Amino acid sequence: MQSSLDALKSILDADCLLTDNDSLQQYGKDWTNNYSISPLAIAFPKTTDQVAEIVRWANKNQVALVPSGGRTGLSGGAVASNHELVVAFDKMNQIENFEQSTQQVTCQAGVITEQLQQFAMDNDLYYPVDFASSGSSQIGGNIATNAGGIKVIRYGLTRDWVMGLTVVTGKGDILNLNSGLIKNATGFDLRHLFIGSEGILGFITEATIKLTRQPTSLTVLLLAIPELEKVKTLLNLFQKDIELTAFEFFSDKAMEKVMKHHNLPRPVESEAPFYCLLEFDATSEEIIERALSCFESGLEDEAILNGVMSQSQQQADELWKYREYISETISSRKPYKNDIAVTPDKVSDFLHKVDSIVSEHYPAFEVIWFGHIGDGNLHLNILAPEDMEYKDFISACEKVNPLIFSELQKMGGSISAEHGVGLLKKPYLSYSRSEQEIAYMQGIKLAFDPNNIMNPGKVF
Ligand SMILES: O=C(O)CC[C@@H](O)C(=O)O
Ligand SMILES: [Zn+2]
Repeated sequence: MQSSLDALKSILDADCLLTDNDSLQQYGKDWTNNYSISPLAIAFPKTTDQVAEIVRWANKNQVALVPSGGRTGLSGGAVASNHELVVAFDKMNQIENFEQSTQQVTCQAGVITEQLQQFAMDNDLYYPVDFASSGSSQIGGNIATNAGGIKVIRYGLTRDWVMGLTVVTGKGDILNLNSGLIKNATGFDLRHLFIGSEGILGFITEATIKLTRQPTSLTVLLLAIPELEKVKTLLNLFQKDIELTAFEFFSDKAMEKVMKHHNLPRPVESEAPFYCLLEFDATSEEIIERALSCFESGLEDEAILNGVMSQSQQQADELWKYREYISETISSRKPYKNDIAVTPDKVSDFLHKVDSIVSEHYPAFEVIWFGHIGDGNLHLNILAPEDMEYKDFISACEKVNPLIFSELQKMGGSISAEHGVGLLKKPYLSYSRSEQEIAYMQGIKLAFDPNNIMNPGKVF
């Protein structure tokens, strides 16, 4: 193995191959809990050609490769447990080209989401895909998981912003896919196969991303709501009259924990079982009037207990904290995570079913609900009782999973709305995808990666 690692060194620039234990532990995992970490080494390519050479080296030496971006994944997609070579994109972090006329920017895969957002701002434009981890997550990883986040209701998923990709397939071929074209009717759009493929077909090395006009005055409404059934009423009410840029929710438990952990005041008068956070672009006085009149109607319909509306960008940012801090606030409890989707009309039914399943089987478990309810995407985080062994907790959660996912299957839902399948959800893929579909996906993998080098063991 040493001689093949030496061959790898000759592909990479000096100091771009690490084998020390700290680096192996750091780069061999993402934010997912509970997997053993055991990579062979960490490679830091700087160019697409170097990535292609690494893939050819891996095929020759039968070494599996695991891609590593910002490592903010929550499904174990970037975990290396079996002596894989980790390919980290940290040194491929250049914004390479910007075309004003098309508002398209081409960047390397390791560009951090926030870096792209800032670049857009500097050019009076906007990259709207956003989430709490945007300070660490990389564009390549976002594309490989088709990341969603908090603005999907208005701006769609990462997929909707990708105009072109450069990828290295599992055979070591470099493909330029779509190259920024708006119209291109020349057969399969392979770009879309790579978006959301979690690195199992090949690695994304560059992306051309479309930017858009900046919102002018993002305004936040934080509403206390008496019961989840009212979410449907609120969605109808507000969406009829204004274009929402976000429609999020969280439970009182989530709110309490964030307030305590970050020493924040209660933002709305009354306590309520659930809170909704709505955002819209107040481009005119008239839109604010319309939002206020929706709010009044919500109070009259008893869909809202009370609420608060931001009067400045700073206040809007303050209100977002109650939602955006949840994941980080509970992370020290190592929650068991589910990231599920149903159509928005089924959300409250589904949530109540899951609550009763968990409380029937494990009454001592604490359930924290939050998520992108306007998209039907719920984050179900289960916390272990303080006195329970972690491994017993995980196996209890795994026992309850089939019950939850059977309900989800009946509703035609998804076991992973935006976090991907990775290792964590792999055992449950058949609740969302038929056997035939999985077989077709396996066939596609074989075409791009015949030697099963690229992120093997993930997804299926
Ligand atoms: O931690 C989670 O379960 C969700 C993380 C992220 O997708 C969010 O929406 O905050
Ligand atoms: Zn989310």
